[in-house]
Amino acid sequence: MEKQPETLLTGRSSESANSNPVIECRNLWKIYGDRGAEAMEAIKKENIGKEEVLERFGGGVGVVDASFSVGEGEIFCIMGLSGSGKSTLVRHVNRLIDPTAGTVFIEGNDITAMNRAELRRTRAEKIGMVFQNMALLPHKSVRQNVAFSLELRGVDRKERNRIAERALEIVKLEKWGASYPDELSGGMQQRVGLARALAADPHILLMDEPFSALDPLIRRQLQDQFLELSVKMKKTTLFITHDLDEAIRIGHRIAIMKDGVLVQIGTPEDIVTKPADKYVADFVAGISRLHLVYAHTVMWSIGYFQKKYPEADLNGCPESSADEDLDSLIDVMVSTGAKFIRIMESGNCVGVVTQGALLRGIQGKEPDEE
Ligand SMILES: Nc1ncnc2c1ncn2[C@@H]1O[C@H](COP(=O)(O)OP(=O)(O)OP(=O)(O)O)[C@@H](O)[C@H]1O
Repeated sequence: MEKQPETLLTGRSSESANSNPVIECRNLWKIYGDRGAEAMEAIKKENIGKEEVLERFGGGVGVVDASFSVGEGEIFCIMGLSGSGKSTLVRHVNRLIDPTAGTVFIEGNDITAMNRAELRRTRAEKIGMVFQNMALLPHKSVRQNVAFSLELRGVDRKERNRIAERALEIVKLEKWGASYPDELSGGMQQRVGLARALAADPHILLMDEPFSALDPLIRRQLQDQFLELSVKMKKTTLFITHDLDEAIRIGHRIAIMKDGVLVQIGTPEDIVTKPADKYVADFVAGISRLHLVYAHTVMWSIGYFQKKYPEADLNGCPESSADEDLDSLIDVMVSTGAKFIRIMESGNCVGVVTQGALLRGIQGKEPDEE
């Protein structure tokens, strides 16, 4: 396991390049306060830490050298505890704040270099936002709330009502268009907020803790509904949450943030099976692996299996594919009573999941420890 970052410069975070990213942040830094640029210089020259930045320059460090990219249709979660810098990071993506250093590209265009008109157009046409407590306009109906951004853009009434109705259908609130926000529950209001963002048909959704204020059951329902519509609509989504379960449920990839640093970026399976440091390992310790870890992670290669068990006869053993999760592999073993499952790829056996490897996979241990 890697050592925890000790200084701001050793805390760099990065990932392998994503071809044609829709959102890309490169070496982004945010140091709050009037002397951010000076503090930046000192960090680069002297490699000073957070406390010294605050002491000498009076500014808090919000984001430290963050680099990541989000591909088309991807749901990218940024997960971290309160104060880790999630909101600061996401606010750079639509340039609600300017970075102290670094760049943000939206579909290849540098948003930090745009003039006001370009920025306004990019925000209106490309980016939709959903926050924790969506402030709906209380004196407008649900339909008028959803159509509001279109009204501001001068879309005529008939057309904007048609688009608003469609957006309400997507979030399953088509019967509530004529109601007023205070007649709706908190979960429904959040769905109106989502419909409002979708009405402008943005390529990108920025979602900052959209479901955090809701009861667990409603929250789960909204997560499922969001996943369903995300598959249909293929929006590129940056999703901020402080809840690891939510990140795992929603995210194609997750970035774990701590003290302004992206300490690990990976798929939910990567994060759970290969935590980058003790901080991430402690975070994921209680997470069930049953639906997160797949046969390719726990299986033995066929060569290793044959060396270890030269006498074993695999004929008649059940078959699975490498992307079956542990839960399905348990079902296969229990229903067939087999000791081994052959993992097949294009008609060939590429590996074997043994009972021991399966149990160790559930425990989070390496398969070849047997
Ligand atoms: N406007 C500001 N001026 C000075 N420091 C700020 C400002 N906004 C945030 N910070 C500091 O930046 C750091 C990151 O805060 P940020 O709000 O981005 O974290 P967060 O992970 O979104 O937290 P939360 O989940 O509580 O919203 C914190 O130390 C915070 O105090």
